[in-house]
Amino acid sequence: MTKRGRFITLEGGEGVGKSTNMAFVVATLEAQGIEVVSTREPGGTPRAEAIRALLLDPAPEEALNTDAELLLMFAARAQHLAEKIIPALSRGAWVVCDRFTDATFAYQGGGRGVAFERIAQLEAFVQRGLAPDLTLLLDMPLSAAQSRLESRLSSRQEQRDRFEQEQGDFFQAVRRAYLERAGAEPNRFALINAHQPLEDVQADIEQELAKRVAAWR
Ligand SMILES: Nc1ncnc2c1ncn2[C@@H]1O[C@H](COP(=O)(O)OP(=O)(O)O)[C@@H](O)[C@H]1O
Ligand SMILES: Cc1cn([C@H]2C[C@H](O)[C@@H](COP(=O)(O)OP(=O)(O)O)O2)c(=O)[nH]c1=O
Repeated sequence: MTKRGRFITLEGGEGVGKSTNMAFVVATLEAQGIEVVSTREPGGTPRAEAIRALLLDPAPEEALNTDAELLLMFAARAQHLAEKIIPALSRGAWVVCDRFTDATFAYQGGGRGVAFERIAQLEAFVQRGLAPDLTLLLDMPLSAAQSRLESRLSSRQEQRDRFEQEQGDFFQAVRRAYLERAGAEPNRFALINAHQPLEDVQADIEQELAKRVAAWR
């Protein structure tokens, strides 16, 4: 693939404001005349969304095996890359994605305890070197993110999905794994303090985008 567009991902734990800030990132880029494809993982295409439903279903009658969960994440990703992300980047559009493979390292690696090397093998197999150009990691203390999530769940009367049913130490491990990855790849990651009023979070995101977009165009 000759990649021409840029690939931006948003990452972070539950309730840190990824969905809220996706729209802001897309609008900021579109205001500069950039064609943007906005998408999410797991999911992003009809078949990948069907895999997402399997992954998030709390189905009490059968646990989901850890390796099956990991492979389904990458199966959804393979479909999403082939049908949506790669075609968009190839024609020069920019792709903004709510979660990508850093979430697999954080949740399946940090949270579930799968060895990072095993995840890296699947990453190489499925992505063949394709990686985000910029990853905005929204980070905040767990307790504050949990209370945001509680109010979102109750206002939309949503059920907790299979991941949202996990306990605090799972999410601490997820957060730690994200922060480790950001520390190891400081050029790709922009660490955003998500524990601020929304306009301050967005000012920080805008600044990070401005720094890179000018250099890329
Ligand atoms: N900076 C912020 N300050 C206060 N509340 C926020 C902020 N950002 C998002 N929220 C609210 O917190 C909840 C979770 O945000 P959301 O974007 O759905 O998070 P995520 O997609 O990361 O789970 C939503 O109700 C949202 O309106
Ligand atoms: C992309 C991805 C998501 N996930 C999990 C994290 C989320 O709990 C769940 C669904 O993602 P998402 O809808 O982004 O969750 P939320 O908006 O509640 O933050 O899938 C993984 O465990 N591994 C992955 O590779």
